[in-house]
Amino acid sequence: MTGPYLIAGNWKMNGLNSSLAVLEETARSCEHLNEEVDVVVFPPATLLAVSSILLKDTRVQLGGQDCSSEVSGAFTGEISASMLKDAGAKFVILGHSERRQRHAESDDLVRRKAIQAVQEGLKAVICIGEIAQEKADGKTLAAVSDQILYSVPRTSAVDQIVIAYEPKWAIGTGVTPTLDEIAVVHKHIRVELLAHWGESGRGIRILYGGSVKPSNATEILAISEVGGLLVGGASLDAKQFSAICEHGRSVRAAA
Ligand SMILES: O=C(CO)COP(=O)(O)O
Repeated sequence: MTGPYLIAGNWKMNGLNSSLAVLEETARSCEHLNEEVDVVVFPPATLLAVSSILLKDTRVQLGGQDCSSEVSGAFTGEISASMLKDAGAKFVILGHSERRQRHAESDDLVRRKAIQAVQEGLKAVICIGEIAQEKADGKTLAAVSDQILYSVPRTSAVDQIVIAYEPKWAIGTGVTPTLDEIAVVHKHIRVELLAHWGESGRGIRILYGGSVKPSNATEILAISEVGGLLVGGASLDAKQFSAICEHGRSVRAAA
């Protein structure tokens, strides 16, 4: 797809005030990027507000790693979409496989969270992807279709929806699908988006995530329906993350 790549760094449950230097270095290294790449980092919620001051007037945008499906009220420990926005977030990750698995988040809950996020003007990065058993059973495409059907709200605000394809078995393992496998799944996701949204489904960005490193970023980004990357471990290292962003710039510039 055309338009800038979205290179996203999910810090997961990592990051203290002492880690803000990583953000500053990332912002410095991304200064030269222009319309080829959009960069967003998802630090823990505790660092959002201070990060937003730090990243003001830089190329690096911010996102939260989750939000509540509720607007406000007696939901101890939860963070609403409006709180994320208030702290400086423009994006939010929803339905990450770690939350689907460890916190038993259902497709329906993810969909309701995404509705809140979109209503607050955030871009919802909705994660989908098969688990190892589904892959072994040849059910990857069916799993992905179901997640699109049940966890992505049918909003007309397609520019606020981003899909991240992250096969669970590829996360943090150093193992990735083959380039052909990524291409097949991304193409399938596009077909599903077109089926549900019509032509406007073409504008929904589809990211790949799972063991992305500087060494494999270029070849993954070159796959036609890959609109960016969701990076975990490598985003904690400013040099690796900015190298991935730089690969995005080169691939786009060469296209
Ligand atoms: O889960 C991920 C990003 O959301 C991917 O994590 P890794 O890049 O560490 O495999």
